[in-house]
Amino acid sequence: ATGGAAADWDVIVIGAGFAGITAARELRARGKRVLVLEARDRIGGRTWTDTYGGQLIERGGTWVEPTQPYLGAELTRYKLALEEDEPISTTWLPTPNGPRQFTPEDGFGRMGTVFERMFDGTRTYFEKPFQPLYRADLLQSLDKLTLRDRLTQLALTPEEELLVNGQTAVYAGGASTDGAFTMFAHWWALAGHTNAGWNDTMRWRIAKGTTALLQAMVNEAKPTIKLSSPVASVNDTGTLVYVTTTSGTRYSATAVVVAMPVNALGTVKFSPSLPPALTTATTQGIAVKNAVKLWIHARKGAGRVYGQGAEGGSPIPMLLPFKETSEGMLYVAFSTDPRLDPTNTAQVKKAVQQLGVNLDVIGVKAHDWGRDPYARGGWAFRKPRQLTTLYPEVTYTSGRLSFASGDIANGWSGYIDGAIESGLRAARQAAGEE
Ligand SMILES: Cc1cc2nc3c(=O)[nH]c(=O)nc-3n(C[C@H](O)[C@H](O)[C@H](O)COP(=O)(O)OP(=O)(O)OC[C@H]3O[C@@H](n4cnc5c(N)ncnc54)[C@H](O)[C@@H]3O)c2cc1C
Repeated sequence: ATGGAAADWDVIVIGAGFAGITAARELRARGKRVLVLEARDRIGGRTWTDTYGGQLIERGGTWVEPTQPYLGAELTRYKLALEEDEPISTTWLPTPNGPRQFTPEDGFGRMGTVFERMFDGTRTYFEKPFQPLYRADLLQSLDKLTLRDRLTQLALTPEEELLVNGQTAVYAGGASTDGAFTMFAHWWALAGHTNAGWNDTMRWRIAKGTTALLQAMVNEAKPTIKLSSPVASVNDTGTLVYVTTTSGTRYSATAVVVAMPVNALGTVKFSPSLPPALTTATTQGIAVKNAVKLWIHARKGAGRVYGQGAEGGSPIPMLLPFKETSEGMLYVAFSTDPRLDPTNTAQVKKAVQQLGVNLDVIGVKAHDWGRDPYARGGWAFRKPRQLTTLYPEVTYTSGRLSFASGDIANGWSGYIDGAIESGLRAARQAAGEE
């Protein structure tokens, strides 16, 4: 479907995150003339390698698992090493009597016992995790459940409930009532249906940062990338597609890969309008609306401590140790509570204290992905019924447009792996191969 005489480009890719950069590389490999239009002044989107306290940090997506197939293939291709997080020395978990210290083995083991019950059956209903609707017959009813519904079904003791509801709430964007049970169950299935597999998804980082992988892809394919070029409209005439930026510059191509976050699709005027599944997806949102990632720099003292809160408790329900700095120690934390002001050091310190952890805070660096105009959300976490009502249509082409995003992967949605998977698929579609 390429080769239109009047087109400036064979393919325009909108968005330079992992999905867009993957699609651009694949299309360059097929000899296409590719233009990438990116709204921000950097590539990477919801991944963003930065520095703090003299260390490389990731403001967005970080952890990768070498068994994630699409990501794993890229690591091999570019010979990029992984670095393992140093071990946690102690965990603080909520109990009915307040936060309590456990050894990591004991704490994560107890949590795992509850998760194993929660996700019992995934081998059947997510038999083929990369074909998420393979057992659509079984998923129809399961996909109606919120994470809260599933916790209720399990009739957990108060102790058991408190071990996991902080995690279910934070992944779902703040409340276990918001997220689909099948979303977490799908991740569990992708991770090999075991607690050990699931824990491994939070262990490894690309040693040189996520940017190193993106840069390797760009260096190989050399697509033309225009930064600070937010797209305002996409007009598919049937023979050509016109893409116009907010500054009024218009480009034409024979095909377009829309590699924006699903939550941000509504900010662009598409004519003809987006297909129904994507209109619903962007209206409802797939990525969680509240997602603040914080980097807390604290003086030495608390050590390599992990802290987890209860649902509805601390506005910072998850704290993990990262690395020592010359002045102290860096911690990573997540908040899905819009009431938290992450720039207010005293508030951050108090929120962490509610987990049982005392940090002598030097400073905080945070990014609010929900309020970021080019993300409008954090990681993907589907709502009830989204899997069974929006898939597979969200992955289909519409005229000369194909859609890539970690929000609509068949496998690891909400992960870098999913973004790469979707970019590969959208490139094949744009090249007319499927
Ligand atoms: C806080 C946080 C933690 C995460 N943790 C992990 C993790 O540990 N491991 C993991 O694998 N994944 C993690 N993820 C998820 C992962 O980061 C995403 O799934 C992945 O980066 C999505 O890539 P993408 O290319 O689909 O979207 P994006 O990276 O969002 O790329 C989309 C691009 O489109 C651009 N854009 C938007 N609007 C326009 C416009 N109008 N015109 C032009 N360009 C536009 C954006 O600026 C952006 O660059 C995390 C995400 C967040 C937010």
